[in-house]
Amino acid sequence: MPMLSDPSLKYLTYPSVPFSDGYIRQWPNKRTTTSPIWLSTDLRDGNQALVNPMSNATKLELFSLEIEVAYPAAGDNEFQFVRDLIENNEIPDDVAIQIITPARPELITKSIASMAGVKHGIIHLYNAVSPVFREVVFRNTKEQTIDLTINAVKLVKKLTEEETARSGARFTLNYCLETFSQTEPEFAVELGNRVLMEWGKASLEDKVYFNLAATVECAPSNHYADMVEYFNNNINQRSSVLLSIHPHNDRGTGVAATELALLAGGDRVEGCLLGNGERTGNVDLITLALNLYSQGVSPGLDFSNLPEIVQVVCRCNESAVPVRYPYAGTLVFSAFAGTHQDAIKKGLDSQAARWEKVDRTGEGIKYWAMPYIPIDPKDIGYGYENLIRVSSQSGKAGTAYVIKQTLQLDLPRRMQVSFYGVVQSECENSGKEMSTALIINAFKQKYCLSSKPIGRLHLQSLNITPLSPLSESSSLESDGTSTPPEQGTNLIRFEGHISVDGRIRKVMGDGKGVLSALLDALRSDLELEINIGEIVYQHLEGDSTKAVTYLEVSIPGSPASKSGVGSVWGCRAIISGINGLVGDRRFPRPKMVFTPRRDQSAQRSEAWLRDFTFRAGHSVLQTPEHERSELIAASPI
Ligand SMILES: CC(=O)SCCNC(=O)CCNC(=O)[C@H](O)C(C)(C)COP(=O)(O)OP(=O)(O)OC[C@H]1O[C@@H](n2cnc3c(N)ncnc32)[C@H](O)[C@@H]1OP(=O)(O)O
Ligand SMILES: CC(C)C(=O)C(=O)O
Repeated sequence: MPMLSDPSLKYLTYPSVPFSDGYIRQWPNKRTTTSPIWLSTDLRDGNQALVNPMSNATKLELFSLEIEVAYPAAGDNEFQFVRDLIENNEIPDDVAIQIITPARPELITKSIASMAGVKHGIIHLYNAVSPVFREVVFRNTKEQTIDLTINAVKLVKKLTEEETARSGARFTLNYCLETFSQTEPEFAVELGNRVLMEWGKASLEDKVYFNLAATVECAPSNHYADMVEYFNNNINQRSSVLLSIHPHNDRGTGVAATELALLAGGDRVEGCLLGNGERTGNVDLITLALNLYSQGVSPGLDFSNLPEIVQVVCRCNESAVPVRYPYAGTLVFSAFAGTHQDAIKKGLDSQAARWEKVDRTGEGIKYWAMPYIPIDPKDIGYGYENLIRVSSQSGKAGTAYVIKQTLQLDLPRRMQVSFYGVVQSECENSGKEMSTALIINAFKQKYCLSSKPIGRLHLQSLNITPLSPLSESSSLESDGTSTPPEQGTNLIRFEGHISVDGRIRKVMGDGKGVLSALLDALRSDLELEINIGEIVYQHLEGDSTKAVTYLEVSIPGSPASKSGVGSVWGCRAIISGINGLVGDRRFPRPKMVFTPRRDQSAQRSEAWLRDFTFRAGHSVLQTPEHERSELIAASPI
């Protein structure tokens, strides 16, 4: 049958809550500033909904997290589970276990028998009270419903008092108005007041709990909040009463309903981890707790190891968590979309600066303010490694983030744009995400970052000799990763071996600065005329002596340029950029002459390669040949 054009002919709307005229609802103006009392019903409401209910051993695995433990009248296993908990002293002193029973005398008797010897037990007594249940399931009038309830409360009172006399056990009554949210509000209050009267001993220290169940979620969350506020306002002895909220998720708004119901007077929440439970499940305690946490309210529950908790819960429930599930899904802390990634990358950078300032000055707090990421994944056991995942929907910022996270390289904007083009076309061709490993590999390929030759040119070794004393601010470290001596102030000699299309060339050149000297060597020995554009130096994090150079190279007369990246005072960056130029057919291939034009330079290079002497100012750093070669070879950038 198709959907109806007028569904009002089939589905009745929810009734209004009878607040008096002019009544101003309190809950919309409130804020939750403390955590509720939590009752996990995974072992009962969660368990009763499983295709294969848990074995007692599995229940025990979850028990460390739980407290509503069973429906003891359901069968021997359930009964025995409660007995085992009590007899084997599995229940910590500060934990009250709750069991549930329907309002049927023989089942109440069996259920309370299961609790013999408990320290603190909560008897959860339930019967459905809404019109449709009264009429269809019980065929009871309102009065008969009250009688059924009161008789059950009487029996619970009698049996628990007998057990208290026997063992000293303490009992709390949790009376559940099953289907409360579909019940006439005045009738719910009347029933609640009759229960209070019958129990007769509710006090500030020993409260009676009322479970206001949204057994089936049938209306918007504001209606449930109104229902709870009405009950909260009208139930007698409010200070001796605790309101327990038990929402289900049929409309997909169980979390919202709970949050509003807490504003409306709820004190306690009954739910399941990851929202297991009948049909669409009970409200999810993890989402609720972490929603509170994200507002700066401690939930009193520790989910620092959420991935592990998710694994245990899924194993015990034989279920899986959707990838988009709040907090617990595998994709909830990942951004694929370019503009999201850009915002997250900027957010991380600006937050790092803000937090560093707090550390430095001792002023302010390290608050979390991150575009698209409501809580710090690290607080609940995740890292940042999956924050950004790259697909054809990603942009330059996302790719740059992956490079920075993995290689510590903070690419200049123009290089981000240029490398992003590589990633974008790769993703579009494959139609798939590009993993970090693939991105790094593509980056190394594009910029020839390898100790082995990738491009047509490869810097095999080099020797730098200052021909005039170095200025104060310049330094030459033996591994060549420091910032190059200031361009234009020092006369430098560059001598090195460059493999060109697999053949080793010895080159030598002089210039004011290392890069100028290398350009001179390329010009004079390889007939390769190169211009350098924008240059950016970056010290690598955690090691101020290590620097990397980004630069742009072009062929004189051609407007197009290529980016290069590398260390060794920028020499590798020049070779990296040149490989981009000479390897790309769109550019005119520069003329390369492979015969050294200066024979003496070859002899000098051989001599330098023998003793590898670095002269920096007046100090002489001598590095054995094999160590120096290793240093350069081990530094792919
Ligand atoms: C909303 C909830 O989640 S409530 C919890 C639900 N959980 C479960 O049902 C799991 C455990 N249940 C069981 O193992 C079984 O249902 C048992 C052992 C408790 C009872 O089994 P049975 O005696 O065969 O009864 P059955 O399961 O068919 O229940 C239907 C009967 O219970 C009555 N009933 C249902 N709820 C209640 C209640 N809260 N109080 C009193 N009677 C109730 C029904 O009216 C019906 O009575 P009828 O047979 O006179 O028409
Ligand atoms: C019986 C109550 C507690 C229940 O599980 C529900 O209403 O969903």
